[in-house]
Amino acid sequence: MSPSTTHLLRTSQLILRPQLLSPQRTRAVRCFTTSPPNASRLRQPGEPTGPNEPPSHISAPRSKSPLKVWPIVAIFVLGSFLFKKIVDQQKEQGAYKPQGPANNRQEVRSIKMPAISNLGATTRTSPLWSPDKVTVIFVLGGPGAGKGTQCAKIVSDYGFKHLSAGDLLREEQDRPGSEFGEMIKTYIKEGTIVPMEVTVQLLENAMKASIEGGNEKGLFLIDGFPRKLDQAHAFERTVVPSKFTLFFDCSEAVMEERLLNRGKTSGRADDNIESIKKRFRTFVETSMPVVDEMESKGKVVKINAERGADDVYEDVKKKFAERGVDPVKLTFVNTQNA
Ligand SMILES: Nc1ncnc2c1ncn2[C@@H]1O[C@H](COP(=O)(O)OP(=O)(O)OP(=O)(O)O)[C@@H](O)[C@H]1O
Ligand SMILES: O=c1ccn([C@@H]2O[C@H](COP(=O)(O)O)[C@@H](O)[C@H]2O)c(=O)[nH]1
Repeated sequence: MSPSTTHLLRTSQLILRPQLLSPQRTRAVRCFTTSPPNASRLRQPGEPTGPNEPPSHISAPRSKSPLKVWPIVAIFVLGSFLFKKIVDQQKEQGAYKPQGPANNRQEVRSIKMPAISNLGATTRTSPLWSPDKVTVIFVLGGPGAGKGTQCAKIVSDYGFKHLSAGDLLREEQDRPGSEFGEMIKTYIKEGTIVPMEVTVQLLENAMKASIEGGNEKGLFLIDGFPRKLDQAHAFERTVVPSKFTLFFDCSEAVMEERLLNRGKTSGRADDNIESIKKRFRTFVETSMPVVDEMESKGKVVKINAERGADDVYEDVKKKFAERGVDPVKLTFVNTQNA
């Protein structure tokens, strides 16, 4: 029995001890429990209740019927147990606060949320890396603006490691045994933003692996991130401050056409008109404030993304040069005379 149960038992026994009841009530209890049905006269106060009982003024008898106490004790114990269970359950669910457009919240809430608050990256108080050692360029733009297409070109000329937040989330979603898989799946289908603890942790893990695997210069293009202000703040506070944000500006009509085209072969669960509309809305409501904040700090490089992919890339190279980002110098080794 737990200490709290013992305490409850003691408390309820104390409350029910006859000497603590009102005199009127005490008398009624005694009469009911001790008087034989054929008693010829009423007992006098203090008179022993039976041949083996002491007079009541010598010591107060405990309730003679434990059956009367136990149901109350049992209700107390059961009640406390149920109350504790409900509180624990609410605590577990309360660690997570669903976000995103109101019309998506109902569905997102119905999923059991894993204990994402246990993820460590976003709890640090200072950045893991200095911007002198690790260079991060965020790549933003609406869905289908051409971020991935441009990142592939930049990687081959500039030696950056390309990390797509969406790809990392899809990978985690498909990883057997992932406690976040179901949650990520719903967010992606609804076009809403996965809680930043998960995404920042995935990015940090991928960056560490890349640096350990030979990306000694620590050059990263982080594509499709940060999609929300809390992500931007958490990443820059705990991982590394970004150099700037490359923003691909494109109209919804053009992006929609591109995405529907891509949807014919991509196999992505969100390349359909319903998800595309939701993603557009999330982009305007949630991601544009990130671009606006970065712009207010002079950290946005804006590119018109409505032209052909090669023309867009020419602009990227020009703007990179203006920001002091140079292509990697390829060294050709003559192997003929070696
Ligand atoms: N400048 C362009 N002109 C025409 N088509 C393009 C251009 N850039 C990319 N595309 C095509 O548009 C589609 C979306 O491009 P991409 O995957 O690069 O966009 P994204 O911004 O990374 O999208 P998402 O955010 O959904 O991942 C692809 O099919 C791609 O081939
Ligand atoms: O930081 C992020 C990035 C992405 N998501 C979710 O993934 C999908 C797909 O992202 P793409 O960049 O288009 O591949 C996006 O709609 C979000 O649902 C995210 O939650 N957080």
